[in-house]
Amino acid sequence: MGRRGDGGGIRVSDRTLATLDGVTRAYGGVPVLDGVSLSVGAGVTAVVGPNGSGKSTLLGLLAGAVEPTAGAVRYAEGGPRSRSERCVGYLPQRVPFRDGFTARETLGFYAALVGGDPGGALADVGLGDAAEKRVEELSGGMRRLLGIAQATLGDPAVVVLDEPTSGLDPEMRERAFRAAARAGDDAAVVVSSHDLDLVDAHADAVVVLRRGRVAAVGARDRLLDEHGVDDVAGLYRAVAGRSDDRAPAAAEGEGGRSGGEAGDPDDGSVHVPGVSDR
Ligand SMILES: Nc1ncnc2c1ncn2[C@@H]1O[C@H](COP(=O)(O)OP(=O)(O)OP(=O)(O)O)[C@@H](O)[C@H]1O
Repeated sequence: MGRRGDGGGIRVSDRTLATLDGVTRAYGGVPVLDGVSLSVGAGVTAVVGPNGSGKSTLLGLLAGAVEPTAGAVRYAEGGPRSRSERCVGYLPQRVPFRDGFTARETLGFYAALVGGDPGGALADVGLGDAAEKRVEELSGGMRRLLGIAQATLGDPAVVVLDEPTSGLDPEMRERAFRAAARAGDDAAVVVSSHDLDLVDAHADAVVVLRRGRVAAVGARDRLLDEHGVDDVAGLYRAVAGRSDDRAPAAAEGEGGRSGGEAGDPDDGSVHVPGVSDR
């Protein structure tokens, strides 16, 4: 894992399944994601960062739900609109499941569109016993797990889960991340989360966003080594938790790169851009 891609992009796995190439997304002319280039491969890639740093925007772009203002999103085997097979599964922050249908019927509806086995998908997230419950009878946590089952149905190459653990108790959180990790056996699973302990336990790669830019990206273990920290919480504090507004790259000028980077790009390492302000 962890090799610098062509043209300055960043690869966090050898099997690249989706790439953001110089992606900017602006609202009202103000960029909320600014010139982001990275690629994701099989395994779990966690996207972390403060509130408003652009995590949901990044995930929406990867899922094809948000259009880039500039740059491009690419998939290994065509985009979600360019082939009949499902390329991307997506759990948005709010899932509008329709009341009146059971969990199995709900997934059956999605399976008719994208294929897959509703019973198997429910079992994978630990909802096998709740298959005949109507969605309005499910707890918030169970609905979230149903959302994960929906996103992984049809074996998409890229699974995008926006805060799958939000509102869940500790056991459900663990279950949600375990389901994500299982899906990551052969798909690129991209998960945004504020649960740094679970990210630490389950993520193969980490993207730290700060103010719409990538503050750090790469294989988890490598990033911890490079920053001399023990866990993802330490990494977060090191690159996203700065209280001052003068970050290294800003001091060097826009687009500048700071110290604390990965080693020589030619040795297969991941380049870790410096933190930059907007
Ligand atoms: N549709 C929109 N219109 C205008 N501004 C938006 C829109 N979507 C997001 N933003 C702004 O973009 C910025 C990034 O939002 P985003 O939801 O991507 O952040 P986030 O890191 O996921 O935040 P959180 O951790 O709170 O969920 C925020 O300032 C937000 O207000």
